[in-house]
Order: sequence, then structure tokens, then C-alpha cells
Amino acid sequence: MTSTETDEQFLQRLCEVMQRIALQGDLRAVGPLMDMTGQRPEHTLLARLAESFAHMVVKIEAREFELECRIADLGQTRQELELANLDPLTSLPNRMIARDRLRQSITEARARQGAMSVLFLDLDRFKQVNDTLGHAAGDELLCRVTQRLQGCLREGDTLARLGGDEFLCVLPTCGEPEAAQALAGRMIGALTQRFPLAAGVADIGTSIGLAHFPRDGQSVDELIASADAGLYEAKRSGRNCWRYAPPAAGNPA
Ligand SMILES: Nc1nc2c(ncn2[C@@H]2O[C@H](COP(=O)(O)OP(=O)(O)OP(=O)(O)O)[C@@H](O)[C@H]2O)c(=O)[nH]1
Repeated sequence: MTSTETDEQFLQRLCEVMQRIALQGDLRAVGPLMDMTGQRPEHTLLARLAESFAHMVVKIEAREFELECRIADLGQTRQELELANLDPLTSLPNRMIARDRLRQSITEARARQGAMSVLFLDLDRFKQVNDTLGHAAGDELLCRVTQRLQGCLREGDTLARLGGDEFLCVLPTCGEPEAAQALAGRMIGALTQRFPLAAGVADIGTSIGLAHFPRDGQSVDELIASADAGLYEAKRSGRNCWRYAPPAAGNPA
């Protein structure tokens, strides 16, 4: 600075240096600030203040970058966990992911004071396919069933294979019982159509238990138990239909 520099000019110069530091995010740009000290006492004070501020900004930026990296790492870990929890036969999420999605869906529904639905499916006469056409045909059938069920779902719904011939459907945005019932009907229709397999034709069906949050349960376990009781009721009613848990099990439906 020259002795004729006005306060306004000094501040203008200070701002330019600060902008350079902010743009570069690098404390090496603080150099020119140091050169600005040693002039009029208030200018020196201002320059020191700006220098401290610059250190703070750069530290915050470094911390932000570190946090962004950690968030990206966590996202990758979650993805890897999900991949490790896919059913190897159908590539569907397994029980653990199904429970996780159901938990998320309950939390979201609770936050918006809305509702969501769960369908619990168990194929009818699946064992017969294994027994007559062989285990490989049973495996092929499970994959074909998966495709047909996925064709009935909307984006955001989760279809999971719990094991054997059991599937769970989490429907986060399906709050109306009538909509879930219609979907259950479409799934039954889709699986009632014969399956041409490599080893022969398979003729199966599916029984489905329904449950809705918050009406039939408040937690993951309560909703699954209610849908499971509905499934038992569907099997008891002759199969290839959907049902709710009977009122005796603490359910009004
Ligand atoms: N092919 C094949 N079969 C499996 C697999 N996992 C379980 N199973 C068989 O699936 C069958 C499921 O049994 P159930 O549900 O009692 O058979 P189901 O004929 O559908 O009986 P209902 O539900 O009463 O109609 C058993 O025979 C299991 O051995 C699998 O990954 N592949």
C-alpha cells in the first residue's frame, strides 16, 4: 500500500485478497494479506482479522470435504451391504433388507401421518412342482414368479424373498386398503396363469396376507405378524385368495 491509499482503497484490496482465498480454498493465498500488515494501525488490525477469518474458512472447507468423503463411503458400504443381502436365486432383497425397507416405510408414513401396506405371499402347491418336475424346475419357477410379481408393482415398492416360496411386498405409498386388495388380486391373477418351464408346465397359485400401518400394527414385527396371520387365514380358506388376520388375533379387519 502507498501512503496515499484511502481506507476505501485498502478495503477494496482486502476484499480482493479474501475473494482469492475463498475461490482457491488455499491458505497459500493468505500471503498477500500478510503483506498488508504494518500500514496504518487500523489497517493492520483489519488485515489480521481477515487472516484469522481466512484460516477459519479454509478449515471449514477442509472439514466439509472430509464429511462429504465419509458420506460417500457410507453410501458405498450401504450398497455393498445390500448386494450381500440379495437372494442368490432371484436377486431379490432378502428378509433383512425387507425388514429395513418396512422400518423406513413405517417411519415415513408416521412422519406424514399417512398409511402404508404389507403383503405376505406364500405360493400354493409349489412343493408339487419340485416333486414332479424336479428341484431345478422349482428354481426356474421361483425366478419366473419373481418377474410376474415385479410386473405388478410400482416404483418404490419392494418385493423381497423371505425364503422358500415366501415373499414379502412393502408398499410405502399404498395407504388405501382397497388399492392393496386390488394389487393382491392382480398378483393372484398373474400367478394363476400357467408357467411353461424347461421341464414342463407348472400350475400353481398364491395365498396372500394383508396388513396396513397404522391400522393393523405399529412396528415391523406387528405388521409382519398381522400379514402372516392373514396368510394363514387365506390358506385355511382354500388358498389362491387374500385375507386379513381374523379379529380374534386383535385385528378389526
Ligand atoms: N426348488 C426350490 N425349492 C425350494 C427352495 N426353497 C424351498 N423349497 C421348497 O419349497 C417347498 C415349500 O413348501 P410348502 O410351502 O409347504 O409347499 P407348498 O406345496 O407350496 O404348500 P402350500 O403352501 O401348503 O400350498 C418345500 O418343498 C421346500 O423344499 C428353493 O430355493 N428352490
